[in-house]
Amino acid sequence: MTPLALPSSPPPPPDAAAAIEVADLVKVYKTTRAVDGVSFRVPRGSITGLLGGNGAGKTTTISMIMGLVLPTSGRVRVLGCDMPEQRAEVLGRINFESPYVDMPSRLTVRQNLSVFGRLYDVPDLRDRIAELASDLDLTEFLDRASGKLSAGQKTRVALAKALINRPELLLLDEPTASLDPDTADWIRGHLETYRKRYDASILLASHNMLEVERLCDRVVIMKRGRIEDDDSPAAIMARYNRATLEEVFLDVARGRDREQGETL
Ligand SMILES: Nc1ncnc2c1ncn2[C@@H]1O[C@H](COP(=O)(O)OP(=O)(O)OP(=O)(O)O)[C@@H](O)[C@H]1O
Repeated sequence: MTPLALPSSPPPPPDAAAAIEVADLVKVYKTTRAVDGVSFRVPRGSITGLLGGNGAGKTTTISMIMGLVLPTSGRVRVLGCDMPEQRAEVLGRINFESPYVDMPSRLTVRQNLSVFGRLYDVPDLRDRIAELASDLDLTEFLDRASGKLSAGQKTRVALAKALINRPELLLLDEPTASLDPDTADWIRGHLETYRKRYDASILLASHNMLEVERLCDRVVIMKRGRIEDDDSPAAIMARYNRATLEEVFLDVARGRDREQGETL
């Protein structure tokens, strides 16, 4: 089986400073070009935001980065390893969180974290779970069935699951969706602390522009499967002549031109 149709020109040399590099990435689902020739990099130690309207291709891109969805063509390197060929070498060093992926609901929080911890071969797992329970304020419901938690509690458990192996690279798909502002702010603070403490890299898909402005050093904006812009939040806002990323997002979604703010 040939998993990837490589581009005809030789690929550029790997970038050791990149946590993620994608080049000419394409995913076609029957008639839908979900991702249509995307190239970008996530610098090591950065928090990079992946923005775009519904159906822009963010989740498909993240799934290809994790090796869960096979690209139609193009190249993905994660922590210096080619995906999906070297997937086994990187899976233990990365992790993923999405509020849309539920854990087995009848297992308690502790049991779920134990299962994931064993999958990642986490040493001193009991201590690691206790540490996460304390960091993320899970102690009170550690022995409750995961299906009986509130949305905010589930999100904290999902984050604990995502951090259980102390990943070098964390992929987050709308990590604060459906959270109250206080809990969402608390989760953001935790992510910032984690990044600093472990010099981790984070790719964050989000519809919350204030979140992206607060957390992200870089922003990649997708639209209909393509990259619309890729820069620091400040540079992007300057280019669109806007004071907030929310306004930039609306300009991109409604097809307004960068400098002039005119409808195309
Ligand atoms: N398994 C699939 N089979 C067929 N089409 C799919 C599949 N997964 C995604 N798509 C399509 O690919 C496109 C991109 O979807 P994707 O979920 O990547 O977007 P997204 O940017 O994450 O959107 P959202 O913000 O709504 O979560 C959409 O048109 C979607 O309908």
